[in-house]
Amino acid sequence: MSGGIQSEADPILSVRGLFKHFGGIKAANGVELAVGRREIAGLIGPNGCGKSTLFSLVSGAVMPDKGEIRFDGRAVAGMSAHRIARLGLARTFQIPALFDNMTVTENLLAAAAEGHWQGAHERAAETLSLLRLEHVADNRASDLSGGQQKLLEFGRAVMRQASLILLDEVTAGVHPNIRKIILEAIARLREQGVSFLVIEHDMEMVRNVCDRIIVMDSGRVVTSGAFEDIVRNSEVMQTYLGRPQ
Ligand SMILES: Nc1ncnc2c1ncn2[C@@H]1O[C@H](COP(=O)(O)OP(=O)(O)OP(=O)(O)O)[C@@H](O)[C@H]1O
Repeated sequence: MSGGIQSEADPILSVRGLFKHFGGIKAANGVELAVGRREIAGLIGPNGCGKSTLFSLVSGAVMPDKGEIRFDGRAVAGMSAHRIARLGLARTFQIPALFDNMTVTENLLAAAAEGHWQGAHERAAETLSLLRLEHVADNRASDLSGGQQKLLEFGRAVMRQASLILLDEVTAGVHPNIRKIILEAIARLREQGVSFLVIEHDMEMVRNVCDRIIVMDSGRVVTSGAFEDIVRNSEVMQTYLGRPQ
């Protein structure tokens, strides 16, 4: 996989000199990164290093203090989350953000209604099949298992017809069967042209799925490269990945 080369040539996402302070906390302290088209990039680093903040900045949920964010060739820093989503960027949350009282299908349709409604019913059926959620299509979201809720959260991102999906620990704590469904769906979507930036603490998942790993610490990207190269770098492993798996 030539993700690194692609990301240099024509990235779907590029971030330069991105800063965001919360009081005295430098959550983004000069972030620089790029994600290539059809690339699956893993974002790793210790708790509190700024991974989720980066997602919030890129998706428009939080305004940067300074810096450049280019998504699919457009400068999006400072744009509203709604506008960025309509340009084709979707994000999932660690805790699924679902409509509890709506059914699984209705949750998927609601995601389409926020942006790309065309063919929504067909796409909902495809998404149910992709994520093996057909048998719970008419169940309320609140009645799903935690893993199924993660699948549905992912499905809502798929329904937005995104060209880049930011996944925040989408496989954390889920049953291995559900993890497999998610990994297969990521691979299938990539074949269809979707790029991914994935926050992940599970190194097995990172190794199996990601073309390239981006390592953050203290609000900055400290290195990036192939999984094997990152793992071989014992300093990175100890300093940045030293948390229990
Ligand atoms: N809205 C906020 N207000 C104040 N501080 C914040 C806010 N959001 C994040 N922070 C702080 O910014 C730093 C980075 O947090 P962030 O959640 O981005 O880290 P993370 O790498 O995603 O952590 P984790 O792996 O635990 O999810 C932390 O010190 C956090 O407490």
